[in-house]
Amino acid sequence: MDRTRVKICGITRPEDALAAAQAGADAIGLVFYPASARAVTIPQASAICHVLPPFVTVVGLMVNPEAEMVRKHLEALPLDLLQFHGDESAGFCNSFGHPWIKAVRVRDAGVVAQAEEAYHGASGILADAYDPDQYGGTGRTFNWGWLPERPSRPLILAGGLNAGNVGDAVRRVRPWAVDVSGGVEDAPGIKNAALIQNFIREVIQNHETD
Ligand SMILES: O=C(O)c1ccccc1N[C@@H]1O[C@H](COP(=O)(O)O)[C@@H](O)[C@H]1O
Repeated sequence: MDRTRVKICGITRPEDALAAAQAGADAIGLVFYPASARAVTIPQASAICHVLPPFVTVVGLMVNPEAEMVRKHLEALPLDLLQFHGDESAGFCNSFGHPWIKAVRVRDAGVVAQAEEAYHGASGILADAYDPDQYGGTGRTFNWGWLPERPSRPLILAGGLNAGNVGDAVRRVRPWAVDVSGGVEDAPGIKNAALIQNFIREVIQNHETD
């Protein structure tokens, strides 16, 4: 059955990872970007991965990391997928021999199509809001009309999603997946189980009404 996948990003606590899994999330995201309020260390990430039931994808989010940092995290943790959320080149993203997605900040109608061309090895393109001062986690939406109607590879929609707008997003954009961080939180890095459940329920209901 066709459905919209859900990633809950910026998990910092084992109990939040469990809440996401129990609510039906397909993936969780761990932020390895020291400047983020949601950043986790390798020991914290390890504790989160330890409680996670099988068949939930673990995504490691990095912003302009050194190659050595990427290797260190891949060696230490069971990361299924890397999410490059900065200005990384395609060559850099491909150099680890590990599946990855590329996040782009959408400021006009050409951005996602250009990324599809430029980032050939990516498993998918994540479209996030543009902010000149922040790489992500802005809590802001963007003009979904700037997204291609028929993306050439899986499109992950992010940026300011929450239970109140994700249904509309699913109906209008029909993305492969949606990604949320701030919209299911009480405070940065502190998830709210009820908000996660509401978010996933909205995704399912609105996909089904298509
Ligand atoms: O969450 C962060 O702090 C963060 C920092 C740097 C890059 C990306 C970050 N988060 C990702 O941004 C998108 C949108 O987040 P939000 O739902 O608008 O809060 C999502 O992929 C976050 O994981």
